[in-house]
Amino acid sequence: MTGYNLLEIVSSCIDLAEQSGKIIRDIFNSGTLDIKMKGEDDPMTVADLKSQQHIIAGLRNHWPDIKIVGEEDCEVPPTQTFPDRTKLQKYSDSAPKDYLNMNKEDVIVFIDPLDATKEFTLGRVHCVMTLIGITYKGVPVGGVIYQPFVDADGLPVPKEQASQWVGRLVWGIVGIPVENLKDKRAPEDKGKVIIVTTASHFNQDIENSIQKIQPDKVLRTGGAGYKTLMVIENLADVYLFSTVGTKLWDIAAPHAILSAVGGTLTQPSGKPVNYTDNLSLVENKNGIVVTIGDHQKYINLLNK
Ligand SMILES: Nc1ncnc2c1ncn2[C@@H]1O[C@H](COP(=O)(O)OS(=O)(=O)O)[C@@H](OP(=O)(O)O)[C@H]1O
Ligand SMILES: [Mg+2]
Ligand SMILES: [Mg+2]
Ligand SMILES: [Mg+2]
Repeated sequence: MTGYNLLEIVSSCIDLAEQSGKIIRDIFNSGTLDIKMKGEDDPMTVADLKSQQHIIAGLRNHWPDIKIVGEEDCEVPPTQTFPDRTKLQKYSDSAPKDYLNMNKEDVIVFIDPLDATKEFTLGRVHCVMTLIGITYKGVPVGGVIYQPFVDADGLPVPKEQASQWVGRLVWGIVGIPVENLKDKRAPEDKGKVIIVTTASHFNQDIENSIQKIQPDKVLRTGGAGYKTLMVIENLADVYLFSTVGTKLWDIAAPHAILSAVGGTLTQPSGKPVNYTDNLSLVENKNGIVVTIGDHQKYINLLNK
């Protein structure tokens, strides 16, 4: 075989995301985040940097030429980390055959080394995640997310009980059932329409879009990955961010897992997102809409 094997890449990303989660926890516990502002309302910490460097160096040790789009602009010192490529071998017979020998030119790895940085700097760490998404021919096909600051069920744990931060991993490949997910909808919320949107980057565009849907409830929390996971686990019907702000690395990994469980992510117009390594096109300029149920119903409401 001359192409890339998605099972080997996702297996390696599982190792690297877990290791990055430990790096992020250790830096948070050290108390020295070394915050720099990349733009207005757009912080980066030393944890974002170290996490991305670790992931890219590990991937490069196995696949020196693989296309990678990472959020942070940084040098990557070499490491001796050779992540385990064999963890998912047992899916070789059940995985879509196309994904076992992917044309190299058509594969891109999107890395968000630390999603919800603003919340991280404010100590609201439950929504922090490492996100690694793999796209093939412009479509997310594999995703790995790791939550460093939760318990094994993905529940938030306050920093006073930091020893319970064991972390949680979720990985998905389109065509393979996703493990380790739950339907978390509370009984009293059954039948309600719940929207989740940003905690830190709210604006009038988002408010106007929410009004078009007339939900029963609006939740606000940090992180594109965390909000998409809330939709995946049925804590919300719609993740709405109908404005510029998120980038392809924020959504590639959770989008792959969402697709694997039958959910949908598009632009608010209903048009698909095109995953590209052209850096002038990495912004989701028109925003995103993420659903687990009747996607078209919400697109119609947003565009009436
Ligand atoms: N206005 C604006 N400016 C810069 N960046 C923005 C903006 N809105 C959303 N984002 C990006 O979307 C990611 C999730 O944003 P959220 O608002 O949900 O969360 S958070 O504020 O970062 O906690 C978050 O990803 P990370 O940078 O990985 O934290 C932000 O990059
Ligand atoms: Mg950022
Ligand atoms: Mg992000
Ligand atoms: Mg980030």
